[in-house]
Amino acid sequence: MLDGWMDVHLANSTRFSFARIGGRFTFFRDDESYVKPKRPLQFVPGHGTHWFKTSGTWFRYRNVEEHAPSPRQVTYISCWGRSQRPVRSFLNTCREQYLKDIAKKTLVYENRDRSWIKARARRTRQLHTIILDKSVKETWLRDIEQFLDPKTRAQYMDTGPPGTGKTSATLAIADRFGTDVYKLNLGAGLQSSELNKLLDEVPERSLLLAEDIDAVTSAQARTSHNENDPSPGNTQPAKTESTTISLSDLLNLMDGVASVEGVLLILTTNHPEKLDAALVRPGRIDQMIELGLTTSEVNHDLFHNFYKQVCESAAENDNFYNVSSLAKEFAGKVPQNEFSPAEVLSLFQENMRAPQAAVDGAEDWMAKIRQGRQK
Ligand SMILES: Nc1ncnc2c1ncn2[C@@H]1O[C@H](COP(=O)(O)OP(=O)(O)OP(=O)(O)O)[C@@H](O)[C@H]1O
Repeated sequence: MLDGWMDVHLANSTRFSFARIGGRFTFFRDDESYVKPKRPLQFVPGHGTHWFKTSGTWFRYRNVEEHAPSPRQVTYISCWGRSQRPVRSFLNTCREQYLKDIAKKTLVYENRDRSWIKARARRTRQLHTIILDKSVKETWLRDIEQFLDPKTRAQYMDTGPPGTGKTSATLAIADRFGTDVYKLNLGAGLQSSELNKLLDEVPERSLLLAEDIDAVTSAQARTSHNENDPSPGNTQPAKTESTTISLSDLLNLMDGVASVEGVLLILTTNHPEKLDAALVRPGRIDQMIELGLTTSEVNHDLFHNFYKQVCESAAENDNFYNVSSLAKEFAGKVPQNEFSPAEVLSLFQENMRAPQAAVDGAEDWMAKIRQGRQK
């Protein structure tokens, strides 16, 4: 919150600052088309002490690294005089600014060092931009609407190959219900004893997301395999995975979340066939949602959604593209259940403002993807 204000108001006027590559892509436009996206440089105040004046008061801003009890970045803010009032009023201004800035963003928290930290504020993803088969979307939405009732709880499992929208759909749901996302990273040394603490700290009406949960079961399977495998080739230490969480920890987590009202748990996996039956039994998972490869309907809708605006603005300039008939032609060319939405979108991104070229290039694009898979 304070850093946000400083980045905007102070970074360009301090004697020294840090430059970082901005988090957001900016499209620079040349005469004809959009050129490759570039990230802008962002400046933030450097370490040390900076003075600045706002609303008639001089403030001292000190940004230091402290090493005890653990390494962290600490910011001190103070002003001349005996009253705290200017500092409090300044902090309120920063907070108002911050709330305004995040109004159109979804906050994503991640677990690090035994606690949740705000990892990023992502631009909201709206549900209508997630293209799914209508039947899947309707069933899912109807069910998830119940989550609006603060007394309910729900646990979903999104399954599907990479690039079918599991993560994006979760962010869109968070936007739909105005919740923050708590993304639980199950790997990287997370200890089972930390899970309960993390769960306790998830506020009501939040979305808890755990991705790629098949890794948990397979990690455990690997561990037991190693323990029981006396073959000379088995050089893996049997307990390597014991620092990460186990299947029973995951089941405890799910049962724990089930007892917290108003927390929506979404698990994702690319390999539903690898999941332990205990994970997906009724009562633990309320609904399995399959986000599969594209159907004809999805290919059509992806095209329509992507090129609708381009076609409309082309029509204003007397170039006529009929988006509906191009979308139909495209859907007719692409076989069902072979490509992921992310793969289809990669073709459109290569032909950003050229819907006809996307239709004409569909065969070459399919051949390229198929070739890539064979490697
Ligand atoms: N059904 C969809 N509708 C619209 N966009 C989609 C859809 N599926 C994927 N995308 C786009 O494709 C990209 C990858 O999607 P996403 O990360 O959500 O997939 P995923 O299933 O979570 O993949 P992974 O299993 O690799 O994590 C994103 O830019 C997303 O916007």
